[in-house]
Amino acid sequence: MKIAPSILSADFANLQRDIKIVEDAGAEYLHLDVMDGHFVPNLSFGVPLIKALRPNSSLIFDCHLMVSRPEDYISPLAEAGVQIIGVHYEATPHIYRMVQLIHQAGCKAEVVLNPGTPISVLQELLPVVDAVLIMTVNPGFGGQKFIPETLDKIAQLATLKKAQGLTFEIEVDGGIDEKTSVLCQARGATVAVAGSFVFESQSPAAQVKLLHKVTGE
Ligand SMILES: O=C(CO)[C@H](O)[C@H](O)COP(=O)(O)O
Ligand SMILES: [Fe+2]
Repeated sequence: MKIAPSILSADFANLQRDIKIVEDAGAEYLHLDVMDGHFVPNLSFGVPLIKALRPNSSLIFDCHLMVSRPEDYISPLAEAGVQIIGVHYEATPHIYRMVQLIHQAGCKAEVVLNPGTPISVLQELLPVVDAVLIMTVNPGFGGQKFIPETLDKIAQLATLKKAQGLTFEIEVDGGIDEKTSVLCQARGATVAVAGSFVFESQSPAAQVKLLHKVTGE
């Protein structure tokens, strides 16, 4: 699997250092959780921070928007150098338009589903998205326990992907560790987001390498 460390659990006073550690350890993406304190009951960081981090890393910046007005963030994120923008299905009545706006901004479009939202809502979107992010915890906070019922959703999505001959990435986010990543991969997930498992450890580099090892890359 591709590994996407989430800086939500990194040392905010030493972000540049922590990002370099996971980049040197072979991570493919950097997962950026933007929260507005409205769509989710927590605040994190926004575009200015992402813009400041961009020149110091070659990682693919993958932004997970947990905000109530995602349309306001798409152009600023693209201008800040983010390559993948993820919008929650639950955050907008106009998810198809969000995908179009993301593509018009020159980025890859990812649709994100909360644990309680079924895969069936993606039917019309699957041919046009570059990635689907399945939340494996409720969004808003790092360090939560993986919800096992989400495994079946990953399998359902992977079945649709195969049946339709599509190539979008299947990302999983929340409670990912050396065990849950393997369970998700077995159902068809291709990208593992991991925050606390990577950064709340003695060696974030060793954790990235361990996730690659157990998921066969
Ligand atoms: O989107 C998120 C929270 O809403 C984070 O990406 C996710 O929770 C990562 O943290 P952890 O790996 O510690 O669960
Ligand atoms: Fe996230």
